[in-house]
Amino acid sequence: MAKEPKGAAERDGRTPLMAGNWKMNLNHLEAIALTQKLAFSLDDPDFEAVEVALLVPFTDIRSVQTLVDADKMRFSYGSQDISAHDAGAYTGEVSGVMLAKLGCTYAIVGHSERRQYHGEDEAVVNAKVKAAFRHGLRPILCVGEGLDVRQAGEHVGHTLAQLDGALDGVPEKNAADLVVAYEPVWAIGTGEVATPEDAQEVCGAIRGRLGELYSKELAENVRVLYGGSVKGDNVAAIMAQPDVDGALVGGASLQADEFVKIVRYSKA
Ligand SMILES: O=C[C@H](O)COP(=O)(O)O
Repeated sequence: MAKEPKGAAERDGRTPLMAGNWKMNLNHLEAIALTQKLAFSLDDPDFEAVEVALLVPFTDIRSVQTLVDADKMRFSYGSQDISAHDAGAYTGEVSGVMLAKLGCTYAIVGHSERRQYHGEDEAVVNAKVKAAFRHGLRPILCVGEGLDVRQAGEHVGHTLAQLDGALDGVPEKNAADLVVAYEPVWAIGTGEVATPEDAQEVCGAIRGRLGELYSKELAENVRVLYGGSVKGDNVAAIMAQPDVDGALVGGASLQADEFVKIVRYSKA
């Protein structure tokens, strides 16, 4: 018998995570304005139902930290990248030591834009995952296939190979704090959202592989997100899938009203 789709409350105890990846948008003053607008728009019941994370440019993190601390805002926040190194002669890089000091909970690792524009391969992604864990940060590990791989029908194998590579040598006690984001590259910023069934197929396979790599218990607790053209009007159908625990949201996270709709997906 087919597995019934579950709502947030029945998601095997995994709190849904809606994470806004602002990418290279918003200076620190604009970041303050958007953070305040979101805080004003969201209420305690929203934060009780869903974890809301802001993944902001490095130059915005201190401003977000100051607001969150001063006004006791209920956002988690973090970076969009992390250096594989902890300190030293690595011009332009930002270490996990620095991010932890800024109160970050999360660091995105292996986003397809880093893989594509900065040549990050599996070894680099693996080193960055380990760097995050060394400093108590939770990596949001991005995996997903390009259009050619999807058209060849190899999307599941490709994505699981990325997962295997990123987690090579990562012990279970760390992997328990992982978040995985399945982002088909062909759906990022294109308006071409994967169908809920497409998202479920790969998110379910990711959870299955986590069970093989670690344990069933770990796999049932790790959150697997979908990312790629998520908007207020398509998020509910994606979230109805049993193995999708949230969304990594790009463009729509820059508009307060749209991101609030995404956070409130269960009330649509
Ligand atoms: O990290 C977020 C993803 O790249 C999705 O971006 P998008 O929502 O603009 O398609």
